[in-house]
Amino acid sequence: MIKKIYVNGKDEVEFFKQLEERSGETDKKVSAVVNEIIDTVRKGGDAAVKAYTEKFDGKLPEYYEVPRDVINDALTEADPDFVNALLNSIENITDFHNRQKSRSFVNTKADGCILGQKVRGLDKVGLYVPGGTAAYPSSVLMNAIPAKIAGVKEIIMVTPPLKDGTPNKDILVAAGLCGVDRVFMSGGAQAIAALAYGTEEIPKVDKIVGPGNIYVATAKKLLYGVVDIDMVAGPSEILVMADETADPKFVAADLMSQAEHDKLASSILVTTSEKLADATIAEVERQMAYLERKDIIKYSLENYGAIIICNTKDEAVDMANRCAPEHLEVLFENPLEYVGRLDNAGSIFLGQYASEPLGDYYAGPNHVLPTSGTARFFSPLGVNSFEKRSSFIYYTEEALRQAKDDIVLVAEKEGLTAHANAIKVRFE
Ligand SMILES: NC(=O)c1ccc[n+]([C@@H]2O[C@H](COP(=O)([O-])OP(=O)(O)OC[C@H]3O[C@@H](n4cnc5c(N)ncnc54)[C@H](O)[C@@H]3O)[C@@H](O)[C@H]2O)c1
Ligand SMILES: N[C@H](CO)Cc1c[nH]c[nH+]1
Ligand SMILES: [Zn+2]
Repeated sequence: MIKKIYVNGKDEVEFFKQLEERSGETDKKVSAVVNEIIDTVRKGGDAAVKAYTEKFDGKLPEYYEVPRDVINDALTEADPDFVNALLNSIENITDFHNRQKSRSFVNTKADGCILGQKVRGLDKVGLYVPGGTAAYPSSVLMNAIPAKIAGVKEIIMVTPPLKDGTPNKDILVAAGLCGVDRVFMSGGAQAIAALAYGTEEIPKVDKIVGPGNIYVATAKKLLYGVVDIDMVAGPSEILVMADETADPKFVAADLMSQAEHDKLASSILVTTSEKLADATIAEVERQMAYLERKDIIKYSLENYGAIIICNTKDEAVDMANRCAPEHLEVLFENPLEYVGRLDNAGSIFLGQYASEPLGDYYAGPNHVLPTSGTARFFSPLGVNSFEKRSSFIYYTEEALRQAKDDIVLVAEKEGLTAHANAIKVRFE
C-alpha cells in the first residue's frame, strides 16, 4: 500500500508535487473555506464562533469559557498515574526549555556610554491545542511551559469540545498543571480568528502558537500580520533514513506513529536497502492489524507516504534535506555521524531508541514543529517564540561629539537633513 519510488526515477517528480499540494498552499478550496470563516468571525464575534463550533464539532459546548472550578475538579479527580506521567514530562520539558532563555545584557563602555538589550515575555498569547480526531494534552505542555518560562503575562487556550459538547478532561488537567489562565472551548479556524481579532468574550492576543490540522494552519497563515504566529505547524510528518542495519519492525512502527495523526500526515522512508524496504512494507501490514486508527493510517500512507530507494547514503541525506520534514529519524549504523549534514528538519531523532513518540511526549525538546517543508526556515516552538526584545542606548555628550561627523555625513547621503539636524543642534 505504501509506494516505492526510486531516486531519479519518473515517480520522484510526481511525489514531490503531491507533497507540495498537501501543504494547502496550492489548495484553493481550504483557503476559501478558511477565509470565509475568518471574515464571518471578524464581523459576527462569539455568535459566529459558536455557530461554527456547532457545525464542525457537532454540538454547542457545555461551556464557552471553562470555569476555573471545572479545571480544578478535573485536576483533583484525575488518574494519579496520568498526573505523574505528565509531571515527569513537565520536568524534562522545563529542564530543556530553561536552557533556551535569552539574555538581557548591559554593556557599559569605557567612555561611559551604555548599550543594552532587555528581554521580556509577551503580554497575551493564544495557545491552540488540537482536539478534533484526538485530544492532545501533551500539546498543552509543549505550548504552555516555554510561554511560562519566557514570562508571558496571560495565556489564553482554545481547544475544540468533544462530540458531546463537554471539555476533554485530560486537556484540562494539563492546563491546570501548567498554569494556563483561561480556556475556551472552540477549535479550528474560527478559534484562531477569534484570538486574532478578539470577540466579546475571547481576548485579542499578541501572538497565536500551537499545532493543528490544515484549517488551523491555514488560518494562522492567513492571519499573520493581524497577529504574530509561531510557524506553520500543520499535519504531522516523519522521514526515516535507514540502512540495512535498521530493524524493519521499528521503521514501520515509527512511520505509522505519525500517519495516525491525520489523513494528511506524511510518512516517508528513505533507504539504501531494498531488502529493508520490502520488510518494512510487510511489517506495516502486520502491525496495522492491531492498531486502532487504521482508516487514517491507510489513507495517509497510500496518499502521502512513500519509500524512496537511494543508491548511497549521501543521496539519502540530500533527499532528507530536500523534504525538510517535521521529524527526521536517522537509523543508519552510525547515526551521530550525520547530525552535522542534516540542515532541514524540525527535530532529529538519532538511533534506534530515539523513537519519534519519545519526543512527542517526554524527552524535553518541543513537539510543536514546522511542517510542509517550512523546516527550511522555521524552528521548533521554544522560549524565544514568546519573548520580545528591546535595545537601549545611553550616550554621553562627549561620545556623541566624537560620533557627530560620521552620523551627519551618512544622514546627508540619505538626503535626510532633519536627521542630521537633530545631531547638529546639540553642538551649536
Ligand atoms: N506540527 C506539529 O507540531 C503538530 C503537533 C501536534 C499535532 N499536529 C497536527 O495537529 C492536527 C490535529 O488535527 P485534528 O483535526 O485532530 O484537530 P484540530 O483541533 O487541529 O482540528 C479540529 C477542528 O478542525 C475544524 N474542521 C474540521 N473539519 C473542517 C471542515 N471541513 N471545514 C472547516 N473546519 C473544519 C473544526 O473546527 C474542528 O474543531 C493533526 O493534523 C496533527 O498531525 C501537528
Ligand atoms: N507528533 C505530533 C507533532 O507532529 C505531536 C504529538 C502529540 N501527541 C502525539 N504526538
Ligand atoms: Zn505524534
